[in-house]
Order: sequence, then C-alpha cells, then structure tokens
Amino acid sequence: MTLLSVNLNAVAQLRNRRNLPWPSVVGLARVVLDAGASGVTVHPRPDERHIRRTDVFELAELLAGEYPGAEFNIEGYPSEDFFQLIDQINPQQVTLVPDDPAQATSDHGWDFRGKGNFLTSVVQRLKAPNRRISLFCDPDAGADGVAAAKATGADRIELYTGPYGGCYDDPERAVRELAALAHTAQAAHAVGMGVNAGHDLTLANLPAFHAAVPLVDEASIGHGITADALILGFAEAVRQYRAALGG
Ligand SMILES: CC(=O)[C@@H](O)[C@H](O)COP(=O)(O)O
Ligand SMILES: NCC(=O)COP(=O)(O)O
Repeated sequence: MTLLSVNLNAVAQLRNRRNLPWPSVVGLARVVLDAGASGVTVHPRPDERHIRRTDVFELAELLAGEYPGAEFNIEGYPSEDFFQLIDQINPQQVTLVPDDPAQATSDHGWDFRGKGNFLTSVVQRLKAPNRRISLFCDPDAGADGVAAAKATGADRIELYTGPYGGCYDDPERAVRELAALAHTAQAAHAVGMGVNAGHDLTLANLPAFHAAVPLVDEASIGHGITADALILGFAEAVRQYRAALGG
C-alpha cells in the first residue's frame, strides 16, 4: 500500500485570492487526516504565493496536538531560510527540490552527480532523529543517478511524476514514462532507498502508475486531488485517491 500525503499548496493559493482566512488550510488538513490521509505536505515558496510561513507553524501545531501519528512533509530548496524553518518545525520528512525561487512549479529532479557534494552537506545538516530526507528525482535517473543519490546519505528519493502526468492525452508516451519510473524505483530499492512519488498524479493516472510502480512508500498529491475535491468534497476525494493507491 502506498500512503497518501495531501499537498495543501492549492488550498492556500485559493485562500490567498482574498485577504480572508478561508478556505482554511488547517481546517482542510483536519478534513483530509480524518478521512485517512497519512500526512500533509507543503512546499512553502519564497514569495509565499500559496503556503505562508505562518501556515507551516499552524499545521505543525495541529499535527502535534491532534494527529501525533501523522507525517508532516515539508518540501523546498535548501536555502538558509529553509534550514531555519526546518529547525523550528522539526517535521518527520523533508523533501529537497532543486527549484529556483522564480520557478512556477517544480519541473525537474536533482543532478545527483553534479550536485553530490552540495547535497551531501545539506543532507548532513538536515538529518535528525525521527526525520527522513527525500530527494526529488528525475524519472530517468536510473541506477547511476540513484547510486549518487544514495551516496548523499538521503533516505528516499521522490520520483518526479510530472512528465507521466503530462501524458494524459498520449497513452504510448505514458507507457514509456512508466517504464522509466519503474526502472528508477527498482534501482532505489536495490540500494535500500525508499521511494516517494509526486507531481500531477490524478485519479485517472494513479491506477496505471500504482500497477507499474507498486512499491512506492508515499505519494504526495495536491493539484489533482484539490481539483477533484471541488466536485467530490475533500473527504471523498481522499477515500478515492487512497483506493487508487491500494489502500
Ligand atoms: C515538489 C513537487 O513536486 C511539487 O509538486 C510541488 O510541491 C508543487 O509545487 P506548487 O504547488 O508550487 O506547484
Ligand atoms: N511532491 C509533489 C506534491 O506534493 C504535489 O504535487 P501536485 O499533485 O500538486 O502536482
């Protein structure tokens, strides 16, 4: 079974349209956790266009107070501000993403070989008891890329599934993308790394993904599940995404 972590960026982005406190990021975190999500994910960006620093503290308080078994996954580029945030929040999982501050959304994984020394020092800096470090990983990283990721000391890779998600109208390309993702996941398992996945996963593309790449520890999903929640409600959307992930 693959665990579901609900990414709340899109909820925060909707809230930020007005200078008003709804929809509530904390309130919807409660809804998705009550519905069976194993945790929540945020990717606070430097311009705070969706998740604000204050959201991260409020979510940490909610999880510690009401959901001690849930996982808080914080994604981001390892800047000094990010280090400080992680030190203050102490989340169970940190996912490092090579995003430029001006980037619209995440669109590639780390260059593990080129950035190996940098990532090794960052992983060392962020490691803490009861905390996992995961590295955003291109689908075609393969065995060589994964070996370099492992050498940094990270615990997991997160497969960047955006290219697969972009194949919604091209089933032949989707098959090729799935083969690359499965190969990289197998390489990670072979060296003892865990595997997460995320970006543009949807109810429509999850079943084939789950069949082709079954041993994924956790999927973090935001944009697609929020779109479905507008029709289904968040609790029902969580139930359907969990079912698509095998549990
Ligand atoms: C790391 C990753 O895959 C992203 O999906 C990210 O969390 C989404 O960021 P935005 O919500 O800013 O597009
Ligand atoms: N790490 C990926 C994530 O958190 C959510 O990505 P998306 O579902 O919003 O594309």
